[in-house]
Amino acid sequence: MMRPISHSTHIKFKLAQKVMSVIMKQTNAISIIFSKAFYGAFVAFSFVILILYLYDQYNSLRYRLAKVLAQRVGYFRNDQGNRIKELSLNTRFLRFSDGHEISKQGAALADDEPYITWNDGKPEIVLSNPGHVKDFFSRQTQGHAKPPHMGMGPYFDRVLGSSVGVLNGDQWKAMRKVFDPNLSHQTAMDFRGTFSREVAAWMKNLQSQGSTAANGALSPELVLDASVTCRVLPFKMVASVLYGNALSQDSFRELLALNSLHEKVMFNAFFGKQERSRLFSILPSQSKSLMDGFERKWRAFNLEMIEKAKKEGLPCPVATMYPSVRKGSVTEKEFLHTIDEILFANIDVTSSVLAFLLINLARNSRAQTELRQEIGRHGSDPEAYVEKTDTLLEYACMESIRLCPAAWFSLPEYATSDMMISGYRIPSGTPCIIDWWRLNTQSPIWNSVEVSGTLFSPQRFQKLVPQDYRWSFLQFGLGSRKCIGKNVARVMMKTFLVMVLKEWELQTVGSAKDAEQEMVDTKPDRFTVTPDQRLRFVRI
Ligand code: HEM
Repeated sequence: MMRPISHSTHIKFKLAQKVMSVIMKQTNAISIIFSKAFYGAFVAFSFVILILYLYDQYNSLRYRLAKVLAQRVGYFRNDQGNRIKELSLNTRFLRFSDGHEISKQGAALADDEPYITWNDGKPEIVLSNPGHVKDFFSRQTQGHAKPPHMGMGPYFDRVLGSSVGVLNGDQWKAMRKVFDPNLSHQTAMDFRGTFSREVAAWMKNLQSQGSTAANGALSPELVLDASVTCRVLPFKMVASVLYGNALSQDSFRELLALNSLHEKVMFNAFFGKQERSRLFSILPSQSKSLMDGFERKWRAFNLEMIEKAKKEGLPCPVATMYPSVRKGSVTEKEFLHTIDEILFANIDVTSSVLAFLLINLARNSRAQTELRQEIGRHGSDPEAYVEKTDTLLEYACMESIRLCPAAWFSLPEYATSDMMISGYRIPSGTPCIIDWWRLNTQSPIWNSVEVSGTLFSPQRFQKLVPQDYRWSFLQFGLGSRKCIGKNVARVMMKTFLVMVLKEWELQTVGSAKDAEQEMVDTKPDRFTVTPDQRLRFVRI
């Protein structure tokens, strides 16, 4: 039998029903509001995506249209009305991964004339001989500037877009004023002792990589990949120049970890397809979180080093330069991007340059023997020897960079006035890049009856004065934008060579034995020209 519902239970039931209906009504209202808000947000988000997508498309269309219009009014043509040749390829990635191939295609297409190549949607002019280079950098061409983010897109912009190599005008001058004194010739010479210690430690470590004989004796020879072997050494040397005595073993380990992160970021910046899009750069993605992580850690690392140097009274150039940020002459972002450029972005350049030095000497045993003999003759005053500029040592460094440049093509630069290049009218603002290998090897100054431009022959510099190769040699930069680290690089290279050649004889391993062979194999996944070559180090 059912129990009758009591009055109080009935009231409770009614009350609960009321509460439930109020809750339901409110929930309904909330869900309507929520779904409307959600819908609104969705529409707004889609709209932003559409605008950004159209903006990306517009940018590439705009440049193509601008080029066609410019041609109509006589630009990109010579006096006879002939159009400049066009390599109808987007070489945005290929110039790094297959630069030598692109160089050959350009030569086949345009022979000795400048030509257009495409950097995503933008036309760029490729210069390849001393005449083009002179026309571009001569006084008639007024100001010069670097394009925003070097034409590499928004992802690159976040990592290096405010570095000294990308800045222009007063910002560039302010940054050079801060960094130049800390990278002067004298500073570089003062670091010679540190560099010697680092090379000595590196050589000791090399030995530990080689097999030891059963009796524990050191192995008389080692076989190593040149670019892998030379990777960390220049990084350590440049880090010492930047952080001075504040650089402990622990902080260097931190830098190495940051460098691994930076390598991934740089890979995305140079080779990432989506990373070129402004749209992609704001959406959550793996590469964005990599970048966010790197930015955060890089800033924290530098602030910690500055704080440590201050607290412990340690000489540390980065800490000495940092007040320029507080005074406002440079921004914190510019400062951090510039240290990044000097340290991380440069590791590929400097390590390849050291590796090529070893390879070129290994491939040319006569040059190696002569240089070793010269080193022997200067044993009593190594400092004076490194400082001298009329030595085989100096010429070997120059010759190696000439023959094996750090990149296949230089980074873009444009003139702020119209130019005539090899008779072609080029509008102001058009980025120009130099085919680095062709300029450095094919110019008539490098090719004589006795010696060709593709042969490693340091002695060729004995007969030349700098004026002779002013427009034929891209080493540390042409025009006003010169390498900020050229003094450090020179002392580093020379100290390295002197110490290595005293202890080891270098030989190539594998096929690249022919000294006249154009170029050793290179690794395609780097933005610099990175040799893919093993070497045999034979103890002297
Ligand atoms: C032997 C190795 C090196 C070579 C062949 C080299 C080559 C160059 C070249 C050709 C440029 C001019 C790029 C342009 O057209 O804008 C340049 C710029 C630069 N280099 Fe080097 N470099 C070397 C080592 C170094 C080192 C060791 C450092 C740092 C200590 C460094 C830091 C820079 C910076 C920051 C710039 C931009 C300068 C500016 O635009 O004001 N480089 N380098």
